[in-house]
Amino acid sequence: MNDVKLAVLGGEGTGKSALTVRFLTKRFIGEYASNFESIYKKHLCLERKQLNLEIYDPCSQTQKAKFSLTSELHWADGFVIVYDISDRSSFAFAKALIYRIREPQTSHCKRAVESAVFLVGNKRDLCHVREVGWEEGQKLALENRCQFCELSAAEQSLEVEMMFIRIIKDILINFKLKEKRRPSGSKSMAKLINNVFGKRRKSV
Ligand SMILES: Nc1nc2c(ncn2[C@@H]2O[C@H](COP(=O)(O)OP(=O)(O)OP(=O)(O)O)[C@@H](O)[C@H]2O)c(=O)[nH]1
Repeated sequence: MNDVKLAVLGGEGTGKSALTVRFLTKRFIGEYASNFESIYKKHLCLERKQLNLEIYDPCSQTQKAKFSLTSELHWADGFVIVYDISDRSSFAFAKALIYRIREPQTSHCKRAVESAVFLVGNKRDLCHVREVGWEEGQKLALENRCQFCELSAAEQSLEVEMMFIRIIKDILINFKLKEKRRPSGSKSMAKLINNVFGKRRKSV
């Protein structure tokens, strides 16, 4: 059984809860409690693998205070970074979050493999009042090795589901890469035994 931990981050009111709730329940409620953080749990079967998925949806007020993201970076296997296409300041916030996640210091000391990141331009149904171009989102994502899409939590249930499934698949690929890079337990134990006893035998 794989445990997959996903953090949904972004500026205030960008639709983090709407996206998460849409994925988990296929519903769009419209108003979501925003004064507390939540960890949602879901059991999933993906590519014949059983998964325990945890999705962290922070409270925006505390998120601002904790901009260092230290605990999220330790906890999460992947990140969905959300901005609102009708709010330029939320795009600047998303950019800062991505830079923080991709900081060489952060990615090198804590991770053997770079975290999976999905940049999401939400509220696509509001494109008549758009402030952030599709190309800008795409460029930011490309430059920082992230996946990217624009969608509407309000109107596009399937797209929301596909986005979550894609990042979960990326996380599973990263798990495999980490496994490959780590010397297997039995091999390294054999090496150790060989080093200790093999050498001694020779000297006797
Ligand atoms: N038009 C439109 N409104 C949306 C969409 N997604 C979310 N909203 C609205 O945006 C507002 C904020 O949504 P939330 O899901 O609470 O956003 P949040 O990022 O979790 O908010 P905080 O936790 O307060 O930062 C709510 O009024 C939602 O109904 C969308 O795709 N289109």
